[in-house]
Amino acid sequence: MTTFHVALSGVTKDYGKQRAVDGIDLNLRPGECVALAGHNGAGKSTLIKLILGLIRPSSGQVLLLGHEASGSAAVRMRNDIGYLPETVALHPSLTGAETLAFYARLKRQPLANNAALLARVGISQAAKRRVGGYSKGMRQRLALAQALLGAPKVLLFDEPTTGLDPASRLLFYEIVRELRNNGSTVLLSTHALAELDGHTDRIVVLKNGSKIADGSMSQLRHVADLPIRIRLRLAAGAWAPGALPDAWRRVDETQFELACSERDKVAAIRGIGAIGLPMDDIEIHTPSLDDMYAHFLRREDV
Ligand SMILES: Nc1ncnc2c1ncn2[C@@H]1O[C@H](COP(=O)(O)OP(=O)(O)OP(=O)(O)O)[C@@H](O)[C@H]1O
Repeated sequence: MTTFHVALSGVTKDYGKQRAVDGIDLNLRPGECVALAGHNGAGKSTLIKLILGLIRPSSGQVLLLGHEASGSAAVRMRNDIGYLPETVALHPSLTGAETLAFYARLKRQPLANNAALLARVGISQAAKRRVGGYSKGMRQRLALAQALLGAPKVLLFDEPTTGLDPASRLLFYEIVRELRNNGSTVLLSTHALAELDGHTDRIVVLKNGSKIADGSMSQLRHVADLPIRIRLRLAAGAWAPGALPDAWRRVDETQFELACSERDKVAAIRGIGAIGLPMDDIEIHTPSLDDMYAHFLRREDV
């Protein structure tokens, strides 16, 4: 019996001649949050639909909680799965509370927990208002509440933070942290890599249906080995030709920049200290997630 909540091996999905997912292996442990990153059409939604059992793989195997995701046993597991689709269709004439009650009945969950769930996603105040009058962020929060019904073991979120304001995004990642702490597995797809920092255990980068990177943020940083930039501001008039090693690029009268690898950073700073030039400031720019993401996608283009 597998210890993974989700296990994909050699999964390929073709839509006619279009290969949407190409030979993916992916294991998700209990309590793990994994982000699926990739450009439009990379195969993220298809992968999520395969895990949900909404579509079958053309080849390979998708196991959800130890059962074939598209098999009959999976139907019995529906209550253990929470799904937030990319586009949320909610009935405009129902109130928030009625909408959640509707989904709770579908999932055969007691209605007694609904008020707490609406409070958890921050829409208690609007629970009695019709969804037609909700903002995009409120609709997304309500859709999140339906995904959380029944404390699922596996949560699949398709671009959950698109269109959310920063406060709603923070709330979302707070809920993700609670889910992880309770042993649930969270898989979320996103274009917004920069907001993931610290919120996920792993990032899987997809390109044209294939996995091109898979690891923790620090592992991906290590593999990408992008240069960091050290920017130095010297006291006015302190610089003279030859005062700094050639590797330092002059930015303006007082500022200089060095691109170096992470492991050479400390030596570079010590070297500057040893020269003894009067410094006003020193800044270190580490590559952003978006820089790293661009690096992985570019690397595959070669
Ligand atoms: N039902 C379908 N029929 C035919 N082709 C499809 C179908 N669904 C997806 N595709 C194709 O499969 C590929 C992967 O699509 P998918 O929706 O999984 O990508 P995605 O990474 O979720 O993209 P986005 O970020 O735009 O949502 C695309 O080329 C898409 O056109």
